[in-house]
Amino acid sequence: MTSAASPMIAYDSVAKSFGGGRIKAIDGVSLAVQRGELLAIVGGSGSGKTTLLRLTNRLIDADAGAIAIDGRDVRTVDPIALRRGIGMVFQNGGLFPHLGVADNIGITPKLLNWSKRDVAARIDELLGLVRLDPAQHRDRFPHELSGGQRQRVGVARALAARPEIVLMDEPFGALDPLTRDALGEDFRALHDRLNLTTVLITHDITEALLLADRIAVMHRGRLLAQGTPVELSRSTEPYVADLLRTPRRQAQRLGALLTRGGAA
Ligand SMILES: Nc1ncnc2c1ncn2[C@@H]1O[C@H](COP(=O)(O)OP(=O)(O)OP(=O)(O)O)[C@@H](O)[C@H]1O
Repeated sequence: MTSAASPMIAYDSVAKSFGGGRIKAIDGVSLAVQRGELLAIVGGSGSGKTTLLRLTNRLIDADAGAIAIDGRDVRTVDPIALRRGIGMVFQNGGLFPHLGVADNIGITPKLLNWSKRDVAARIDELLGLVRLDPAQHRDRFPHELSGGQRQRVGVARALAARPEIVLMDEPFGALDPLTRDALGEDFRALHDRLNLTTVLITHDITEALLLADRIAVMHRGRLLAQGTPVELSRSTEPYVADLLRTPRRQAQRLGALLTRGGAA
């Protein structure tokens, strides 16, 4: 059953431990991601961000609680079918090194038995969507691409079977700041244009503030805070205030510098 009113992804008191219960990776997380929303998950190393994504597409299963996608409990859906409906983007692109760009992008459509012609047309359409010239890029191998180009191909591959949901695990983390910024903005535009629902893990709070509609802050397996950038900026939670201190200070320093420069 799907309903326009239900969130696209709903986590309800989700828990997941490792090491026979010693490591509480996710500790009672409840969170709703609305249709069309871009939600960023921020938090320190080991706070449970990747575990939450892996639970979403059932690479692992929760010990307790429930996750629903479009109103359906993920445990009632075949994991392979579930994953085909969800695009995944990884930090290093996650491309298969022995396959060319076209084959990397066409993997899921081929598995879904699309015709050769439809797959080829989709590959070129996707390359255009992520702003890579199809003629120049479709026959290259991953090692013949820059880091930013690899990530663009990674995004194209994730979108190949027209998923409604995209999960991104530090997708821009390994890129230089300019490329990172450009790719982030391009992805945000794609997200809006294709009406996606996106969950984006990032270590970079500034990136989260600039790209996301809402931000969820994880700390030691728990959801410490969630809200729009403005709501988070008003949080009295010490960890959240700490997180926001650096971008605030940088914005103030830049503002002061540029004002001084302009007045000179
Ligand atoms: N398969 C696993 N087996 C054992 N422990 C695991 C496993 N996966 C994750 N963990 C542990 O669960 C906790 C949360 O890990 P997770 O990868 O979700 O954190 P993260 O917030 O994504 O970290 P990072 O930002 O460093 O990627 C960590 O303590 C991690 O060591």
